[in-house]
Amino acid sequence: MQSHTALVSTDAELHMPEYVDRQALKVAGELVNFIENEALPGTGLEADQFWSGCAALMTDLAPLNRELLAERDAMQAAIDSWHRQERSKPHDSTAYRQFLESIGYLVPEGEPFEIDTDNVDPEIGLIAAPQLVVPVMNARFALNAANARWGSLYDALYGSDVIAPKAEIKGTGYDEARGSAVIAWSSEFLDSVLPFERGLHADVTAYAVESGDNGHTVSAILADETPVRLANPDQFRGFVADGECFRLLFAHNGLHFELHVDRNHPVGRQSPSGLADVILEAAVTTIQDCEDSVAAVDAEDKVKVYRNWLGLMKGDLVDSFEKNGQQTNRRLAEDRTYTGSGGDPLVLPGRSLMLVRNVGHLMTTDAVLDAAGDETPEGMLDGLVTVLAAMHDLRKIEGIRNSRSGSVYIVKPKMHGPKEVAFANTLFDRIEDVLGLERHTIKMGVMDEERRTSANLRECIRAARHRLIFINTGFLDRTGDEIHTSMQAGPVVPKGEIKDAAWLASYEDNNVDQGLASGFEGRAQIGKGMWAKPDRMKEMLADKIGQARSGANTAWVPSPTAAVLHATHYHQVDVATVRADLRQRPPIALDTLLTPPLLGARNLPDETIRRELDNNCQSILGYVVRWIDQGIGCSKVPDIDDVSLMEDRATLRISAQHIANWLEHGLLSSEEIEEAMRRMAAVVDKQNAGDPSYRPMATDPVASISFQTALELVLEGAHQPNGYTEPVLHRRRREAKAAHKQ
Ligand SMILES: CC(=O)SCCNC(=O)CCNC(=O)[C@H](O)C(C)(C)COP(=O)(O)OP(=O)(O)OC[C@H]1O[C@@H](n2cnc3c(N)ncnc32)[C@H](O)[C@@H]1OP(=O)(O)O
Ligand SMILES: O=CC(=O)O
Ligand SMILES: [Mg+2]
Repeated sequence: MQSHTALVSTDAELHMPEYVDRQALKVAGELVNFIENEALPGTGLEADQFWSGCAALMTDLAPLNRELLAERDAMQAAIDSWHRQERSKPHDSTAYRQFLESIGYLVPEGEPFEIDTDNVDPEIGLIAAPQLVVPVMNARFALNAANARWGSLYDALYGSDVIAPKAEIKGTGYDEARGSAVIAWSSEFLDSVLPFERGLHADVTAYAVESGDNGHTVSAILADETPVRLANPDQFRGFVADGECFRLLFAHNGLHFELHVDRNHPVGRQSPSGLADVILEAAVTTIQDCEDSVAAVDAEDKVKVYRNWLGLMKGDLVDSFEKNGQQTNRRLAEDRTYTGSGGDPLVLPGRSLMLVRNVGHLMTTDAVLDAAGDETPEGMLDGLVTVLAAMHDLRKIEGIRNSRSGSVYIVKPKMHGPKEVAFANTLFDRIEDVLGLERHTIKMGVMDEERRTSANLRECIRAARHRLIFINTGFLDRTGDEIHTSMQAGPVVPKGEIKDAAWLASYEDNNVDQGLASGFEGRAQIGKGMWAKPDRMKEMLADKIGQARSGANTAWVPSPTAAVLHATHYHQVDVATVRADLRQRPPIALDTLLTPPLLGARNLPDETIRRELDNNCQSILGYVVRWIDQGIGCSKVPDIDDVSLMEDRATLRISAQHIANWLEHGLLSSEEIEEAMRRMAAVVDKQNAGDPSYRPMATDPVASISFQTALELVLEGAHQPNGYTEPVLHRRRREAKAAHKQ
C-alpha cells in the first residue's frame, strides 16, 4: 500500500508573499495595497493608525487566542482518556456530567438575564424569514444573494422540482402545462395569504387600484363580474403603475409580496386577470461567508474575499459574465419605490440585509506576521478588515445601504463555550476602538455548532449579551463535533441515523428555549440550519416548515430559489404565535443533549458498513477535489444514491470524522478505506468528465494532491483539532497552488 503522506511539500516550495513592514508587523504586499488603496480611503482613518491598532490587537489578543485553543486540546484529551477508561461499562450519565463539570467543560449557569442589543435592523429583530448563505469569494453568487431579497415565486416553482421533476419540462420553450400548474399552486398560496371577502384568486378576471380621498384601495373582479375586496384591506401597502402594467404590494406576517399584472407578458396574457408573476420578499437576510463555503488559504485569497465584501459595503461591486450567450453585468439592486396605499411614496429595501461570517478562532494566516515572524489569528484579521470595509456602509446616509440602524453584523462560527464567546466580544470591543466606532456597533451572531457551546448556551449568550443578534443551530458542524468529542466512547451509528438520535432534538429545542428565555424577541434571531439538498425543493417545502414551527424566526437556505420557496413557510406559520406556546414547555434534559449517538451492542451488516464507507468517500473526494484543485469551497456533489448534496467544510468534517471513528473502533481498516477511496476516485472522475479544468485522481492517486488530501483527512481524522478539516485542507491547497503554478 502506498503511504498517504507520499506528497508533502516543504514551505520553501510554496508561494510566500512579498512582505512589507507596517508598524511591528510584516504584511503581505497585496493586503497592504488593498487596505491602503481600497479599504481605508473614505473611512477617515490613516494607514498608520490602522496598522498600529492592528499590531496592538495582535500583540494583546493573539496569546489569549492561543490559550483558548490549548484549552480545547486539553479538554479533548481529558474526554478521550475518560472514555477509554469507561468504555467497557454502561454509560453513566451522572458520572459523565460530573466529569465534564470537573474539567470546566460544563460551567454553572448564572442569574437570569436578557440581552440588551440595540440598533438592530428590523430584518433581524422583527421579520421572520429565510436566511441565505453564500460564498463571498464568488462575486457573481454574492451579488445574486444580496439581490435575493425579492424573488419570483413563478420562477422558483417552474424551475425547481416542486411541480414535477425538472426533467419533465417539455420542449425548450415555455411548457404551458407546467406553467398552469405553477399558476394553480400560486393561486392557492394567494388564497391563504391574501384572502378576499369571498371568491378565489383563480377566479379573478381583473385586479384594480381605486383612488379616493383617503388614499388607494385594491379590488378585484371575479368571473361572475362581481367586485370583491380583500378580507383585510390593510394588507394592501402600495403600487406602481406603468401604463397597462402594474405591481401591487401587499404584506402578510411581516413579509411583503407583489402581484405583477401585465396582459402583454407571455404568462399574463394567458391569465384571465393578467397576473404575470408573484414576487415574494424572500432572503430578508444573507450571510456573506468568509468561512466554510470558501477556500481561502493565503493573502491572495484573503484579499479576494475582502475585496468582494468591500464592494458590497461600498455598494459598487459589479461582476461581468456571460449567461445564456448574453453578456451580463450584475450589480446591487436598487431599493423599491411605490406609491403607498395612503398616497405617500413608500420605499422598501431592494437588497437582503447582509451579515458577514468571519472564520473562527482556529486558523492563523500568513497574510500578517507578528513581530516574532509568526502567523497571526485569521479570525482576528477577518474581524478587523471586514468591519473596516463595513465602515463605508456606516458612513452612508443614502443610496445603496446595508444597515440603516448603524450596525455591522458578524457571524462568528465554531466557538467552544462561553470563554471563547467572551474572547470574540473582547476582540470586537478592541476593533471598535481601533476603528473609532461606538461600543457595540459590531453585532455578533453566534453559531451554536460546537457541543461545548450547546451545553453552555445560556452562558455563551450572556458573554455577548450587549451585541448578540443570533444563535443559529449549525447542525452540520455540530454533528462533526458530536462525533469527534466522543471519538473514544465507541463507534457511532451510520451517518443517516445521527440526525434522528436523541441529542439532536434536544440541541435544537434548547437553542429555541434559550433564545426565548434570553429576551431575543425584537432584538435577535433564533436560527436553524441549512437545507443541504439544493435540487430537492419539493422535499424542502414539505420538511423545512418544521423549522418555523419550532419557533425559529430564520433558517438557512442554499440558493435564492430555496429562499423564495422557504419564504412561503413564514406566511403559513406565524412564528410569534408558535413561540407563545413554546414558552410553556419544560427545559430539555442536559443529559440527553450530552448522550452521544453510539452503536452500543448493535452489530452492523458488512453491506451497511461498505455502503456507508463508499458514500462518505464519494462525498469527501467530490468536495475535496474542487477545493484543492480549483479553490471552490462549496459544491454540489452527488451522493451514492445520486442525490446532489451541498457539501462544504462542515459536511466534510462529518464524513471524515465518521470514517475516522469507524477506523478507530475497528469497523474499518486503513486498507479498506484506501481501496474504497480509489474506487470512488474513479466515480468522481467520471462525474467531472465534462469539466476541462478538472484533474483526474484515479489514474495516479499517489500523485494526486486531492486524493492524498482526502485520505489524510480520514486516516488522520481522529487526531485533527476537534475534527476540523481546515489544517489539512489549507496546507494541501497551498501545496496544489504551488504545484499547479509550475
Ligand atoms: C454548514 C454550512 O456552513 S452551510 C453554509 C455554506 N453553504 C453555502 O453557503 C451554500 C451556498 N450555495 C452554493 O454555493 C451553491 O448553491 C451550491 C454550490 C450548493 C450549488 O451551486 P451550483 O451547482 O452552481 O448551483 P446551480 O447551478 O443550481 O445554480 C447556479 C445559479 O444559482 C445561483 N446561486 C446558487 N447558490 C446561490 C447562493 N447561495 N447565493 C446566490 N446565488 C446562488 C448562482 O448565482 C447561479 O445563478 P446565475 O447563473 O444567475 O449567477
Ligand atoms: O455552519 C453551519 C453548520 O451547520 O455547520
Ligand atoms: Mg458550521
